[in-house]
Amino acid sequence: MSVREDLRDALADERRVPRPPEPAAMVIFGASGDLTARKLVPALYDLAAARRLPMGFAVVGVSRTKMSHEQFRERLRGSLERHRPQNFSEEVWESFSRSLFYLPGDSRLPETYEELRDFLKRLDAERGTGGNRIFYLASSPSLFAPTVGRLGEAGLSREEDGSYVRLVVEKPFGRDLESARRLNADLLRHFREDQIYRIDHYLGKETVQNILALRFANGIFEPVWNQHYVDHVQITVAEDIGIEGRGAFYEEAGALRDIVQNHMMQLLCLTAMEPPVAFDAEPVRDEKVKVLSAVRPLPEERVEEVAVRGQYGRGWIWGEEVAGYREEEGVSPDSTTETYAALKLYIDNWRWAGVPFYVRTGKRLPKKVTEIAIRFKPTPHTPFARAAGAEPNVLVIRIQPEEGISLKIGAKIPGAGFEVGSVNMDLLYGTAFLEEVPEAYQRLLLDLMLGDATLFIRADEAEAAWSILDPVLRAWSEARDVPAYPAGSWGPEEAEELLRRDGRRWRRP
Ligand SMILES: NC(=O)C1=CN([C@@H]2O[C@H](COP(=O)(O)OP(=O)(O)OC[C@H]3O[C@@H](n4cnc5c(N)ncnc54)[C@H](OP(=O)(O)O)[C@@H]3O)[C@@H](O)[C@H]2O)C=CC1
Ligand SMILES: O=C1O[C@H](COP(=O)(O)O)[C@@H](O)[C@H](O)[C@H]1O
Repeated sequence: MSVREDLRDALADERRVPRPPEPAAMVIFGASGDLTARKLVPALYDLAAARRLPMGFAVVGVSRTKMSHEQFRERLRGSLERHRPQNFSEEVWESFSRSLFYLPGDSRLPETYEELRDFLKRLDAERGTGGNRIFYLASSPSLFAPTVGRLGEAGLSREEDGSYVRLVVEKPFGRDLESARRLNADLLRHFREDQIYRIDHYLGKETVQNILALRFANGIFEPVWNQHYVDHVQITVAEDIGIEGRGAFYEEAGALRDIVQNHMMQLLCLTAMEPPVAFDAEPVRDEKVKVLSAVRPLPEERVEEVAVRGQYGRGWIWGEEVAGYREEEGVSPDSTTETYAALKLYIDNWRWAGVPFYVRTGKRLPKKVTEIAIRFKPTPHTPFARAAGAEPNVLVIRIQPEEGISLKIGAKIPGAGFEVGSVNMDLLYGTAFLEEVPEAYQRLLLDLMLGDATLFIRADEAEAAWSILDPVLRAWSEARDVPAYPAGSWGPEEAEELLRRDGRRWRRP
């Protein structure tokens, strides 16, 4: 191999393996909670196993439960062993666990922050965390603003001597446009926008990022990715699980707030946006905001024409009988919270004029599947007979499971005569590359430490997503009846009708 080739390969490797993050202390508010144990600490552990954490790194957990550092570590070890026994290594844990610390405290009280400030200073001196701080809001959303207020008052949001301070905000980001605006204003009182990382774990999924690669790293899709060729788009986030013991949370949220406002709006943006000039935070987020701003406002007084909701009743999933939503723990017996939502959206811009985007999500549907299906227009004329069930081209981007891409094309059915049927060309993402696919939180936490906000939500983006849904939220808050659907079905009959009116039907993924 020539020196020139050696150099080329070394540069390519450098681009693929990002630079290591700077030393830092990550403070997690809500450290005794579910998210910390199931997602955040396992993701940090995976980064440690992959040697992606800096030498001077520490986690400081904060919540009210009284625990010592050692008890905190034992609790997290138990969770790692329980949830991912195959990934657990005693050696990695031994060194990683030494970077875990715990500080009992109420995040509403100023004294918690005095103790925290002193503790962080000690970590800088003893563990080499370098004065860099990440504050992760993983407690209940009602504590987001008060916690940020206290951080600001304690001077902990201020950056000193070339060090950074970053703030991570979990979902849900508000519960409507007004509360999201208020929350943004509360955060921006103490942190600059470029210090704030609003998280949506869908953006950490490799297959979600792959939407951009598919669209903008291939020349063949872009020319047909518009209203000249696309008949309509269907985005589905279906779950077979119910609310998994989160009744109190879900009663306040519902499908629209829990999934549509964040994950589905992100999928919509990545599918519909214009090519960004660079894969950097501002250009990517500018393009997403343009899509959200171009979504035609939904008419509050005629919401039923464009939006359908539903609530699951008793039914069968994978051969097992399951309870209805109103029978779940923490749910009111006359609850009107939606566990299913479907919308018809238009993006009024040059590329998408007149193309409907149908989006749907639901709990207790027949299977877990997230996909984006681009349905192309039929050919203007066909000289062949079409077999029953033959369809125009459909490009399906499968986000999960069986991650990959499938293109439905017309092909001659073997034999005498000339009849055309539909066949699928499938690419399975998992078999195409040898690399292990990182968990969404692993990717996002690494980007956060590297200061790359491309896969995080900007303030105006969160508000633009809420402003699309606000009319539906208002209309649904007044309606008394929610159409029921049996668990294990594809949702209420009204959702079928939404597409039937347009001469279309939902896919059965
Ligand atoms: N769990 C998940 O899979 C996901 C969660 N999220 C979001 O993450 C956040 C946390 O969710 P989750 O972990 O499930 O919630 P939990 O109810 O499991 O945890 C809440 C945490 O907040 C702490 N807490 C509550 N009040 C205070 C207080 N006054 N001061 C300090 N700590 C307090 C609790 O600890 P203590 O009682 O000891 O004080 C606990 O550690 C929420 O915003 C949620 O929407 C987002 C995506 C997925
Ligand atoms: O944010 C949430 O997402 C999960 C679904 O995430 P996925 O990665 O499993 O697709 C959903 O179950 C939960 O209700 C919601 O809060």
